Amino acid sequence: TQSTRPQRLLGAVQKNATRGDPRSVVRAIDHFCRHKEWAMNVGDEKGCILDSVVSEVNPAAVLELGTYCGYSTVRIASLLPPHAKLITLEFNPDFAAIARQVIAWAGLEEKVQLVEGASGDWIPKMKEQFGVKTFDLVFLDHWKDRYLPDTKLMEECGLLRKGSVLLADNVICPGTPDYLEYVRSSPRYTSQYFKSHLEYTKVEDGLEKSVFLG
Ligand SMILES: CCCNc1ncnc2c1ncn2[C@@H]1O[C@H](/C=C/CNC(=O)c2cc(-c3ccc(F)cc3)cc(O)c2O)[C@@H](O)[C@H]1O
Ligand SMILES: [Mg+2]
Repeated sequence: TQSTRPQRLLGAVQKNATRGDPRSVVRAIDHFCRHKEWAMNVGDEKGCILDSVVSEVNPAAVLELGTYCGYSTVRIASLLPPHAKLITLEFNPDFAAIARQVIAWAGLEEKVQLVEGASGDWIPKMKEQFGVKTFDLVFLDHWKDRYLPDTKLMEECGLLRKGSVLLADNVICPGTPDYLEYVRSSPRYTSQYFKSHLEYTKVEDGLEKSVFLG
């Protein structure tokens, strides 16, 4: 039977990356996506911006919405301080299965909790299920029309505190117009746009960093 693109991406990791070396996993995926098959990872250019925000926030508790193959999961987790935790939500079981293997190849299982399910179902259960108080950093990279409803849900569930940082991928391409309007006009956020390019292309895209003011 035919393999899927995520399966071929995992194969490239297992062939070209060194077990336990997160940077080699990131490099292997970027090489595969640039030279073999495009895939919707945040990529190396926007990935550097992601890295700088993670390092600046130095978060103890991170939430990622939309794991896909685990590329940004590995980038973020590789920069976390000891005892910090990254919870990543993925509702497609096939993608979740691939992501688990990519995260394991990077040797980051201890820092990552991959939860298989939909953000709308799991965000309200974060406190009771995982003992989370609030998130220091949230990386939004799932369905673009879900960024705004899930942000409002995180507010309602008390998962954001004064200073929590939301970092959203694809605010230009494919675009998240309602989310962008919200975080840029709401008095409860200070927002900043980081201009970049759509992963592995010359098309404009960018990340929006929004700090919750409480
Ligand atoms: C119930 C749905 C909302 N809740 C959800 N909860 C948990 N996981 C969810 C999820 N939504 C989607 N997901 C998962 O996130 C991932 C979805 C990501 C969607 N991303 C994009 O569409 C995307 C698309 C592009 C793109 C850009 C240009 C282009 F020509 C083609 C594609 C680039 C990107 O960087 C992207 O992130 C999948 O793994 C999906 O299974
Ligand atoms: Mg994306």
